[in-house]
Amino acid sequence: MPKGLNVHTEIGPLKKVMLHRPGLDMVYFGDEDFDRVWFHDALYLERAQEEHDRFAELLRQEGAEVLYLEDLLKEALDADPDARGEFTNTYLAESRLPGKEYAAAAREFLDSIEDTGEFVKRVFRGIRRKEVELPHRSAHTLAELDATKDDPDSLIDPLPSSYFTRDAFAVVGNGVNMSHMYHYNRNRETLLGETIFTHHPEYRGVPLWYDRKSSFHTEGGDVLNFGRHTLAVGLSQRTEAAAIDQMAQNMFWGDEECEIEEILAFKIPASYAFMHLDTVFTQVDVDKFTVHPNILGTLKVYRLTPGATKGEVRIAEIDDTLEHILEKALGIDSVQLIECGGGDPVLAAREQWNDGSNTLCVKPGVVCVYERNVVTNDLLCKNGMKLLVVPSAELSRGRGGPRCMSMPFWREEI
Ligand SMILES: NC(=[NH2+])NCCC[C@H](N)C(=O)O
Repeated sequence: MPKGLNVHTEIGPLKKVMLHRPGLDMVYFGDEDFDRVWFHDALYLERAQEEHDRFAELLRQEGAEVLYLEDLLKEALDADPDARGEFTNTYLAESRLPGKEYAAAAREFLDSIEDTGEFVKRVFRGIRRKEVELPHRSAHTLAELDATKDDPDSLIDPLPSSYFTRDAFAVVGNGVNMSHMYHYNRNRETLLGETIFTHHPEYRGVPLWYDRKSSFHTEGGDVLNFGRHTLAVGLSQRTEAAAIDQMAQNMFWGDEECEIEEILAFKIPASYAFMHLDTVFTQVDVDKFTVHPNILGTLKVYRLTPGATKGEVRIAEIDDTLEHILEKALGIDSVQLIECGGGDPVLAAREQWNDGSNTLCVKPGVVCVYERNVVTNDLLCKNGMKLLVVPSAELSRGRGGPRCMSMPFWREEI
């Protein structure tokens, strides 16, 4: 397998994919911390791991090599003597430590971990206050005294959403759209990706189409590869319009050669249930998509293309049906939309809540789905899809499905 990245579609045979197996990142927070760590349930970890292992196994059986985020980060940090120091500086700067003394204590703790693998596990897991030597009492800060929202036991919060490897960056063509996350606790996940694409021997130096330091937020769940030249991006709770403008500038007019010539911005309602474009809409075959019927009425689509002079981007609203827009974008005669929950509004809402429309296609017509979405799955079968069924009692509670839990690094062309 050649080095680097290659993803031009949502459905080309999957050859390499990055996952993160939930671990201790999932343990050290309670219900009062849900909003702060940005994970809204308490999982039964061992069961979640079994489910995740089954997911990985299904992908391997279909011929995909499974890479783990943890291993890639470790390899990146080991590849360059300066990498770990640089990484620690940014990680601490973004961990919302209340005061210099706490930062110093956390740094001492992290620096004392010799083994890079153990260090990486810590990065995901965070640090409890009682684990470090804290400064004397005069180091108390107003933030601590007024700690109405903060967990007094946590020094560095864990990264429980990191098993949604879809979000912190998105592979587009041979490059990467880094994300700037909607919620600050998830933004450190993008640092893991940036470290891989800066230092990892197989992935360093790939072109970056978006900067994690940009002021506008965007997440990988909103980015769908429709073809070598066409990208779909959700304009959603998680991706701002100005972020899509910057992507267009970078892809059409940036210094790095990018093959994207058209960006379709799909505006979906800004809500938690619909957070990304891939929660309402994923491609399952050359001419089939699964969609959440509730978005069909409200969907607005804009087309961004390069203008005639350097730096110019043309923008037009497309006034057409979703089917026609997709047919044109994919260059095919007809597209079929398979409705989540069979179109019944209540069943659609329930199955959508558990990611019934969030499928991962491993080759045309073969898709990974959550076991629990029985109505949608039945419909996909009736429409000729082969289903790879992932047990989902625990994993689904993080509010993301098979697509959210995976980041393709290499897909064959179709
Ligand atoms: N690509 C996705 N739909 N990811 C789901 C992410 C869910 C996660 N709890 C969050 O709110 O950020």
